[in-house]
Amino acid sequence: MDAVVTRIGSANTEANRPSQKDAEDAVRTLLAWAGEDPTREGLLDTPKRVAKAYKELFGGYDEDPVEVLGRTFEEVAGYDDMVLVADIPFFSHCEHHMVPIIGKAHVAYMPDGRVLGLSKVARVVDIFARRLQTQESMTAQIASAIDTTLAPKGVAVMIDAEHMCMSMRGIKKQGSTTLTTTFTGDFKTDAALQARFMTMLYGRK
Ligand SMILES: Nc1nc2c(ncn2[C@@H]2O[C@H](COP(=O)(O)OP(=O)(O)OP(=O)(O)O)[C@@H](O)[C@H]2O)c(=O)[nH]1
Ligand SMILES: [Zn+2]
Repeated sequence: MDAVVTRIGSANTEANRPSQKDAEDAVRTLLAWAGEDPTREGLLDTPKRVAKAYKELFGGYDEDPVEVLGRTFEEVAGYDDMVLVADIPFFSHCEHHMVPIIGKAHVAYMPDGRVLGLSKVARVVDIFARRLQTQESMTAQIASAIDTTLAPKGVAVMIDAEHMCMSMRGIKKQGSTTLTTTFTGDFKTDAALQARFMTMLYGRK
């Protein structure tokens, strides 16, 4: 699979990453810069907690979507129609401001013999969400990862998300959401299939 897709944004290998202490010092610097006293009791363990939280929130750099999508199934009694996993909630962070992007991903594919474990679709969303992102990149990366590893007849990904950098700061427009889509294969060339994806998505409740 294309290395750009799996490792995008992950320039730092384990070997040349700053240490835990470097990360904690950086948090102390930011606290002081914001006007806090990093030595007061309530903040003493904060750098350690922030580093631990970052490990979790940005854990996607250490995970490989190809590995997750590697296990596929063929025994589905001849099922060959669309599989749509809708409303996969995610938290990501925008690469411009490092504040949250909160949203839902909808992922569909047309099988070509093999299908994915349903949880794996959600796992792949999380892997890409737990990296610094633009919504456009994340949408394209999810589609590309499934397209390349499963080789289905087509993939459709839609992300509907609110960017906290637009809600909490800057233009301060709460509630505005951004929709992005990526279509590959049959979803790209077959307008009726693309329309069916939309109908299934929006007509289900
Ligand atoms: N296309 C795209 N833009 C994003 C995404 N997340 C954040 N942005 C935008 O990135 C832009 C960065 O613009 P800059 O002018 O460099 O930064 P800024 O001064 O903080 O901009 P404002 O948010 O307008 O205050 C802003 O317009 C953000 O809304 C994303 O996922 N996709
Ligand atoms: Zn932002």
